[in-house]
Formats: sequence, structure tokens, C-alpha cells
Amino acid sequence: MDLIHCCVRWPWKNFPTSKTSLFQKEERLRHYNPLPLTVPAFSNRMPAQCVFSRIEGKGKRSPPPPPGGAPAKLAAASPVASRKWRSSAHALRGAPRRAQTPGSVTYVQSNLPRRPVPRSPRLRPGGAARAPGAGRTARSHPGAATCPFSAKMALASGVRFAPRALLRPWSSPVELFHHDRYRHHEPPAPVHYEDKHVSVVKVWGGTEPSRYFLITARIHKWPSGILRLGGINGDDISEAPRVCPWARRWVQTASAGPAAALSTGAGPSLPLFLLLAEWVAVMKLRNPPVNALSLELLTELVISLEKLENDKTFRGIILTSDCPRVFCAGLDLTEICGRNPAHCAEYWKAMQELWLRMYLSSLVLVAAINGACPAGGCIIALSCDCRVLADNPKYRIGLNETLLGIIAPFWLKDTYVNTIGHRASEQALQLGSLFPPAEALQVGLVDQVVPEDQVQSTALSEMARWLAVPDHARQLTKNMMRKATADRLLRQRDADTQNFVSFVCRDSIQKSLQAYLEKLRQRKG
Ligand SMILES: CCCC/C=C/CC(=O)SCCNC(=O)CCNC(=O)[C@H](O)C(C)(C)COP(=O)(O)OP(=O)(O)OC[C@H]1O[C@@H](n2cnc3c(N)ncnc32)[C@H](O)[C@@H]1OP(=O)(O)O
Repeated sequence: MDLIHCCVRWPWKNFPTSKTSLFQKEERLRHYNPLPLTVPAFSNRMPAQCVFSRIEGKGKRSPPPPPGGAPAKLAAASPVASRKWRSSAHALRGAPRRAQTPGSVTYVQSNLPRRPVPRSPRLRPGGAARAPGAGRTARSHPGAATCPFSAKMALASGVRFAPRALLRPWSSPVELFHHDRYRHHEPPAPVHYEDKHVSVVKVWGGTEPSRYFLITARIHKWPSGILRLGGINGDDISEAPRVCPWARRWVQTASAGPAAALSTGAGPSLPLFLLLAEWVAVMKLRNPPVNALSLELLTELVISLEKLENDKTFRGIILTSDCPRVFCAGLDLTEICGRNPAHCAEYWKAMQELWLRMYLSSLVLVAAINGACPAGGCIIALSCDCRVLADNPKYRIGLNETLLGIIAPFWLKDTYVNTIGHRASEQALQLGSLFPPAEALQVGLVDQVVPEDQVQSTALSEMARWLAVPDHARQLTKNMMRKATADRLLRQRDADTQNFVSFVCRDSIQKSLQAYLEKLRQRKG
């Protein structure tokens, strides 16, 4: 199993943020080749963002289509011909330029030199036997073509490796754009390490700070066997045992093991992050202090979801929060308080778009709810396929709109009814109930309530359960269950926007929203 971790930030400052429709932003994004080194100022900002980690495993996945894609007619007429067309197109182009594929979530360091990577066993240097999956990786992750060291490692280590994602740390999304990380690699220095749970097969990388390294390890308890762990010296590894509790001991002992070979003497922490799953992206909401759904966050979520959906290597997303104690505080009230109708309309359209995209997503969405989850936050969670809530009485979930003096629109109500039934919704919506974990479980708002430190690992187990079902069957069933609800909004989207705008722009509603915001601020003081 290979691990890829990528944090995603879009330099929004390069886009006009106001009066630019979501659609226009997306369109521009399609043609935008991210060259993050050109935006140093951006690295000092910590605006709303999603953080991805992406993990890949074994499995048969067709390579992504080359830019332009196979002609639709050909694809419809003959899948085989279409496949051939695709592979010949790949061959003609050498390494595919995946970053230019609309919707790709792989971030290309596009000013690095491209080197074609041999793709078939016959073309491999020295006639080396093709490592399982290595060819697929070379095709689907053209980072191998731009990062010679990584390509070499991928071939030498005999496991699949997607270097393009370049193992990025949770904590510092900006770092990922620093090319130096990938340019100055030390020669591989294999280290061997044995543990009850894990055998570290190889440790690659340098000993200096800021050098990234890789560990190829065999996880005995993990069915897919090989795992690639990566990190950058100095990374926080506290996340690792939470995601994978049985790896705790390994992480601890590893600090004195391979870490010794890597550490800079800065302490016992092994710079490592660790996540396990197959084809799963972990998306962390990060819009401090409470992950309120600002226009920027909504837009970024929509685009990120689209990118993940278009990237055929993904099958699921775990959605969680990077803000302590709060999963998502719902609508950003500052986006609708004291704003003009045009802004409110733009904002509401973005909210509709996010709900539609999540509710009908072809990917498995698991919400790892690690904090309070009121109103719009609850809707985000309910749009997922499965919800795991941390067992903390302070983490309440529900639609509390009435308490703010506002009314949930019909599609929020429908989502609620679809999840907990008519009578329970009728009661909870009118009362604006926010359920503590045990009650949320009882009423069916969430599927599991687990201790806080097990939320991520349980979400992963749930994900594994959902991914065990063939995609097409699951997707068609999901569509069958949810389409009518989504269609209802699609049919009257404009009317819904108008209703929202005229409602929130009323003086009385503005006053009550202002008062609510004020109360929140005072409560803090
Ligand atoms: C007309 C149809 C519309 C229908 C749709 C509505 C859906 C919605 O989502 S409406 C929004 C409803 N949201 C809420 O009621 C949540 C309110 N927030 C809270 O209950 C708490 O903040 C929290 C439980 C989420 C977190 O509590 P915590 O103690 O950790 O943080 P606080 O000190 O309360 O807040 C910190 C900071 O954040 C500001 N804030 C909180 N929520 C929002 C929000 N939804 N929008 C904008 N800003 C929010 C809060 O005012 C504090 O700000 P200051 O630091 O400036 O004081």
C-alpha cells in the first residue's frame, strides 16, 4: 500500500473573489496550472482551506485519460477501442501530464524537468521485473516523470509509489509547494527495522531537517501488506496513533529505531505521518476558529470535491475538522449579516452547490465528526454516507435554525427527514434540537459514537466497509435513494435562492441574526 499525502491550497488571490461566480472560478481553475512558488505572500496566510491526504492501495484502476480524454463516441461504441486509444495516446505523449487534466487533484511541480518513465516491463532498465502496480503508478502518477529520484525509488523499492503527491505534512500546507524538498534528495539509505506489527523494509531519505524521507514498511495487520509512510523531518506524528491505534507502539519504538537514522537530534519524535486506507482522501476543514462555512470555504470544498471525483484513483473521502472542538459551525453568519442581496445570493448558490455535490457524490463520504456540528455543519455531515461522532457531550449535532429565528429550507428539511424520519424531524426541527452523542445515535443522526481518539480509525473502518461494495452497485443505489430529493432543489434552485435572499435581507431577520452573533461573541467574552 502506498501513501500519498497532499495538502491543497488554491491561491485564491489570483482569482477575483467577488462577483465571480463559482462556475467562472471553476472554469478558470481548469486552465490554471498551479505554480505555487509564485505566490510567496500566500504562504503567510492561513485562510479557509481543505487539507487532503490521499492514500492508495492495491487494485485495478484504469489509468486516467490523457488530456482531452477519449472521444465520447469511441468510448460509447467500444470500451476496448477506447482503452486502446487511451493507451496509444499515453504512449505518444510519453508521460501523461495529469496536472492539466481537468479535475486532477494531483499537484504538479510543473517546472521540474520531465523525464519519461518506462511503462512496460520490457522497457524497464536492466530488464527488471515489473513490480506489482509499479507500472500503473508510473502511468497514473506522472510525478515519476518529473522527479527522477522518486521514479528510481518506485522502481527499486518494488512497491507502488505515487511521487507526484510528494508526501506532505498535515500541519503546514504551504510547505508542499517548496520544490527544494523534492530536488535535493540524499541517495537512498536503506535501514531495516523489525517490530511485532511492522517491519520497516527500507528507509529512504536524508538526515537534514526539511528533507523528506520515506519508509517502506510491511504492516502485518494490514491486509494489503506494504505501506509507504512518509514525512518531513520535524512533522508532528501525534496524528499517527489516532488514525491507526495499533501502530502506537510502533510509532513509539520507531522513534528509537529508524528515526535514529533520520533524526537531527532534535528529540524523539519521528517525523512521520501515517494514515491507512485504500483510495481514500482525508479532507480536513480548516477555517478557524469554528469552520464556519464562508464563501471561500464553500467554494474550495466544491472544487476539491469535483477534483477528487474526477480523479479516478479516489473512491472515498473522509471529511473531518482540523479545528479543535468544532466540526463545522454551519453557515458563516458574517456572510449573510449586513451584506447586500447579491452577495447573499452568491453565497446561497455556493451552499446549494456544495450540498448537491456532496449529496449525490459518487464517492463514499464518511464524516469523522470530531467536534460540535450545528445547523449547516449537520447538513454537511448528513450529506455524507456515514457519520462517526466523537463521544463528547459538548459535541452536539442537529439543525438549530429556529433558535436563530430562521427557517431551514426544504432541502435541509428533506435531508433531515431522509435520515431520521418524519416525526423525529418534525420535532427536532421545530425545537431546534441539538443532540448530544448518545441521543444522536439513538435518533439515527449518526451511525457510530466512539471515544474521541478513535474517530478517525473508526471512520477508516467504516470506509473499508463501504468500499467493499462494488462501486457501480453502490453508486446506482445511492442515486436511486437520493436523486428525488436533489432533483427537487435542482428544479427550483433559483426560486430557492430568491426566497433565501428576500428572507435573510428582511430587517427583522437581520436584527435577529445580528443579535445571535452578538450573543456568540459575548458568550466568548
Ligand atoms: C434562512 C435560511 C437559512 C437556513 C440555514 C441555516 C444554516 C446555518 O448553518 S445557520 C448557522 C447556525 N450556526 C450556529 O448556530 C452555530 C453557532 N456557533 C456555536 O454554537 C459555537 O460557536 C460553536 C458550538 C460552534 C463553537 O463554540 P466555541 O465555544 O468553540 O466557539 P465560540 O466562542 O462560540 O465562537 C468563536 C468565534 O466564532 C464565531 N462564530 C461561531 N459560530 C459562527 C457562525 N456560524 N458564523 C460566524 N461566526 C461564528 C463566534 O462569534 C466567535 O467569534 P469571535 O471570536 O469574534 O468572538
